[in-house]
Amino acid sequence: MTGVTKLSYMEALQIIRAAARSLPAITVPLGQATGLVLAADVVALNANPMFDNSAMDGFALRAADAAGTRLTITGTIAAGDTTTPAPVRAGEAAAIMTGARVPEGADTVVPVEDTERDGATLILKALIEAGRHIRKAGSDFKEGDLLMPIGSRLAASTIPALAAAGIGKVQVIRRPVLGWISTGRELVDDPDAPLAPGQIRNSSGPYGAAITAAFGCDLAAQRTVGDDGDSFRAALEAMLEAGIDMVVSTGAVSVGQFDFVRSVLEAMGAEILLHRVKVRPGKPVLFARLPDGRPFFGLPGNPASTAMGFRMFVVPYLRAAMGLPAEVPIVARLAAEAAAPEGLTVFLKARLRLGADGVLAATPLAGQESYKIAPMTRMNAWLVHPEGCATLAPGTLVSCYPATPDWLTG
Ligand SMILES: Nc1nc2c(c(=O)[nH]1)N[C@H]1C(S)=C(S)[C@@H](COP(=O)(O)OP(=O)(O)OC[C@H]3O[C@@H](n4cnc5c(N)ncnc54)[C@H](O)[C@@H]3O)O[C@H]1N2
Ligand code: MOO
Repeated sequence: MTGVTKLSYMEALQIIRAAARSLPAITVPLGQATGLVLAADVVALNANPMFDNSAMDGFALRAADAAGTRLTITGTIAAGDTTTPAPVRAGEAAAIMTGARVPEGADTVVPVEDTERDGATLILKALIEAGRHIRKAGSDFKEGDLLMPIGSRLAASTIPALAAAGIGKVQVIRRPVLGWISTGRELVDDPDAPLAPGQIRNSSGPYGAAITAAFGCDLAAQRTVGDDGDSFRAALEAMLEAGIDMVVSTGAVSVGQFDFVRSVLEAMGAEILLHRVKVRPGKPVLFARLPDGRPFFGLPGNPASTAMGFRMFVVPYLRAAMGLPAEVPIVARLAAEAAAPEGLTVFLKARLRLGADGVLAATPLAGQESYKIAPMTRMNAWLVHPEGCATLAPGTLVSCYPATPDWLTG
């Protein structure tokens, strides 16, 4: 690939997803697997419930013993009792607690509220029905049932079923390990250091640490380098040597005299898979395959362009590398007119909120320029203004991508 390209955002995404290298599978304890993607089907090692048990504190008895009958209470069965409870015969009832094993012979549980007790005699106050308040063995899932297929993402809510099924470890796609290089001699990393004229704080470096963590990546190395290709190359080679999966850099990808990222990559023998996409912000974004096949993203330096570049280019790559399908956007109703230049896919800093009618409304925020980051303190989504339409009227349905991960988008 050479020169200036006119790739659309969709074409760029296709290139990125097609180039994604699958990350390896590892086995981890269930407690460490939240947020990760399964690399193998998870099959229940035991049923749930394991045995017929009571859903109520009450009495286990035979439904044929109709209401009004006086029954003999034979004993008490508690959850966790390991000895087999004595069978219940006609005219008998066993006190039973929630979760306790239902004794043989009993076919129903009568809640304690529907009974009266007179010493060892039980009086039933209500009509009773066979099967009531008994949680049958295997009625949630059976041993051997497929609980979660390969490719599913483990959330906190998925853990109880797996833990109940005897799953102590799971095979998952390992977290991506990233390196992050900030370029720019104007950047100061130390938040306490005074700024000399011409210097600015490195705002995208801390963003890199925050956003990679939010997307479940390990940021194994982070460096800031000046505006010379040699320092950049040295930092990049050190990260590759240290075994990271991919490198993200910020700045030095445009057409300035100090924009060396592309030329260094080419000198290293990397294949530039895309450079410049018809998007705003983030137009100068670069994606390359390093000589050993590892991916490299060069995100534009303006801070909002860096944020957009990570969210809309790097995250799709990470999803593909983790075996996840392309992300499905959230659809919201535009709350105010949105204008953007034609011929570009424009990603607008936006705020999503639930309208009074219960429908999600998306408001583009003031301050869309790519150096403006104050609106990012209020944004919770990137709103897509599609290529090929100048103005979107209020009420138009628009696609939005949560600024940080959202399980709704899969
Ligand atoms: N003649 C042209 N100039 C520019 C073009 C163009 O097409 N023709 N594109 C503009 C666009 S769009 C963008 S985006 C920027 C991207 O340029 P670079 O990726 O080369 O970024 P830099 O020049 O290094 O920096 C741009 C800007 O961002 C500030 N910056 C950089 N890194 C950080 C950081 N870690 N924290 C805070 N701020 C950062 C930097 O100081 C610059 O102000 O190029 C335009 N120019
Ligand atoms: O792409 Mo730049 O990010 O428009 O400022």
